Parts: sequence; C-alpha cells; structure tokens
Amino acid sequence: MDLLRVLELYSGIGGMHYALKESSVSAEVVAAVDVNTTANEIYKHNFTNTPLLPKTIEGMTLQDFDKLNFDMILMSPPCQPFTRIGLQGDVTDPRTKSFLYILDLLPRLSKCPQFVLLENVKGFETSAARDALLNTLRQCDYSFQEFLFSPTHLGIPNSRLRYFLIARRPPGCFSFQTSAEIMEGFPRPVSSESSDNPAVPNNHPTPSDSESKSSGPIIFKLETAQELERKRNQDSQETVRRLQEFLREDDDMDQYLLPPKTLLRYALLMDIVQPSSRRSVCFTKGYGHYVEGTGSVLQSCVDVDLESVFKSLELLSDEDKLMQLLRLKLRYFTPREIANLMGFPEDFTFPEHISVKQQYRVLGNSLNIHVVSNLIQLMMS
Ligand SMILES: C[S@@+](CC[C@H](N)C(=O)[O-])C[C@H]1O[C@@H](n2cnc3c(N)ncnc32)[C@H](O)[C@@H]1O
Repeated sequence: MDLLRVLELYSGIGGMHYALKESSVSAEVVAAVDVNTTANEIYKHNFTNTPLLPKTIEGMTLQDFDKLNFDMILMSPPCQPFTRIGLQGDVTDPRTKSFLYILDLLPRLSKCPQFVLLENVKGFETSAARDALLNTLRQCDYSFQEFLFSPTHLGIPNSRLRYFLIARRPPGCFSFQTSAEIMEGFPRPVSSESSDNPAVPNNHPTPSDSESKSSGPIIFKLETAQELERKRNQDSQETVRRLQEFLREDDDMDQYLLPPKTLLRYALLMDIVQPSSRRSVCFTKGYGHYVEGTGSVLQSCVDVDLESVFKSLELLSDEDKLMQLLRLKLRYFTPREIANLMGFPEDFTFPEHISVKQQYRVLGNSLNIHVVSNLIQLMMS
C-alpha cells in the first residue's frame, strides 16, 4: 500500500509527527513547515530525514503546495489570537494571517487532501477563524467533528484542555455519527450506537480542567474549601495515573529547585503537587521563568505536611517563612518530565546547546501526543 502523504504545518518540535508515528498509520511526512529557528533545530535533530521548510506558510505559493501532493494536513496554528488571557484579536491578529491564507488556498488546490486535523486552544471554538474554517470545509465537501479534550481524559495526570477538529472528505466516511455539538469524549462506532447521543462517556472520569478561582473563605495558601476539595477529588481518581510514573531525575537536580526569592514572592500562588498526585496544571511556555499559572511545581520532600507549612506562614518574618518553605524542597518539573507527560517518546531529545528555558518554551507550545494519536486513528477508522 502507498504511504499516506502528510503535510505538517506549524510543525514546531514535531508533536504532530510523533502523534502520527504513534497512531501506526502508514504515512510519511512529506514536508514540515515552521519559521521558528529553535523549534526547527529541534525538529531536524529528531527527524533528520523529513524535509523541513524553514519559512512562513504565506511565503509558499499554490504551486509549492500542489507539488507536495499531500493527502493529509496536520496543523496547530498560533493560539495567542484566541486565548482567554490574550487580547483575542482573532482574525484581525496578524498571527492568524497564515491560517486564513491556508483556508483561501484549500479550495484552489489541484487535489484537496482527504484528511485534516487541527489543534488549538479552548476559545478557538467561539472565534471567527473557526467559522471561516467550517465554511471552507463545507465548501470543499468535508465531514468534520470538533472536540474539547484534555490528556486527563486518557488517564494522564496533566490538564491541557484543547480544541481539536478532524475532517475527512470522500472517498470513505467517518466510522462514527458526527454531531454539531463539540464532543468531550470519544464517539462510539456507528454499529454499537444505542442512544441518540453519539458521544461515549469518558472511560476515565475527568478531573475538572477549570483552574478558575472560586469565592469563599481561604483555608490555607489562598485556596478556598471548594478548591481544595476539587484537588482532593482529582487525586482520588484511580483511573488517572500518578505523577511519579512520569518523573525522571537529571544529574543536576539542584538547578530545578525554586530559588528563595521566588519562594518568598510566589509561594501562595503556586500550584503544588506531590509525586503521588494524579493531577498537574497545564505547562505553558513561560514555565520555569514565570511562576503563576504556567504549570505545577513538585514537592520533592514528601515527609513534610503542606498544610502545616502554609497554615500561619503570613505571620512569620521573611527569614522564618523561607525556612518553612525550604522544608518542602519545591522544584520545577524537568523538561524531560514535561515531555513524558505530553507523550514524547524516550528517543525524543534536545540538541545539547538548547537551554532549559528554550526547552520549556517549545514544549509549552506543543501538544499532547497521545490525544492527537487517538484522534488520527479516529479520523482514519
Ligand atoms: C502552537 S505552535 C505549534 C507547535 C507544534 N505543533 C509542536 O508540536 O511543537 C505554532 C508554531 O507555528 C509557527 N508559526 C507561526 N506563524 C507561522 C507562519 N506564518 N508560518 C510558519 N510557521 C509559523 C511558530 O513558530 C510555532 O512553532
């Protein structure tokens, strides 16, 4: 059988390529396109034989695309125009330009690819860019399904709620009943459907991905009873694996310990987890640099009770505060540990000169490989 020809747009460090490999679909990436020099270096280091085009997507002509003669597009366009914390420039944001360019090209290709998979942030589903995407797909005769999905749905102790769309056009059709609703679980195959609701309830109970603060009296560490209860609930979900399965200590672990200045300034705002926890918050590109909202930190000294450290911390002098906090031995997750949580295989490595900060940055921009691999299989089954 001929290999399926895949075009990987916004390829970054190759999350889509790894997902394709994991899906076991007989395919080859005929071109990967990205403008980021660091990401491209890492991509090339791991996929030496894949043609990598270090250019902007809008710098490629219709003829360039036609020559690649691809059957599938895998893409994760820049998400800043759609994030809740961003300005939500949507289609007016210059970073959406290349995506709109792809939508303009798609109907004009001499051969429309049979499959399209897109990943973006939660928030994309309410954007004008998404409306433009659906219009183009309809115009080109695609069937499609949208999803909001987090690795926690697959039993992975990391929240990374993302929007996904899978699309396919004839010949062939999806093996499940599509729905106009955004699915939050995997659909069941058409043959085993027994109700009007095509989406299968998640195999794994889903710890909430909402990290939003709730109101109410603070119990400790600026957290309310409701927030503490939510975290305890997440930790009791036995179908979700424990973080310790993903931890991998480096030779030089001291570099990951949180420095005193950071501890004193941000201790109350950090999301702290233990190796036995079954949860962690989404790791973003600012991890290891900014503390608030960029990812969880790990309490490596587990004999110390977290609550006892935080209970009356505010009443202490800075010196005593620091003494208390240091007992927890709080550290950042290493890039390898984050890569493990995101499903990168053992053979994925960084070139030696790529700094830890750069590693966090590119990983924060990437995606969960197991989630995408499952969606590729679903799209093609
Ligand atoms: C969300 S990240 C995708 C990450 C990728 N899926 C991965 O696994 O690393 C978006 C990527 O798009 C690239 N990018 C942004 N605008 C681009 C453009 N106009 N042309 C080509 N690449 C672009 C960025 O450099 C970045 O690597």
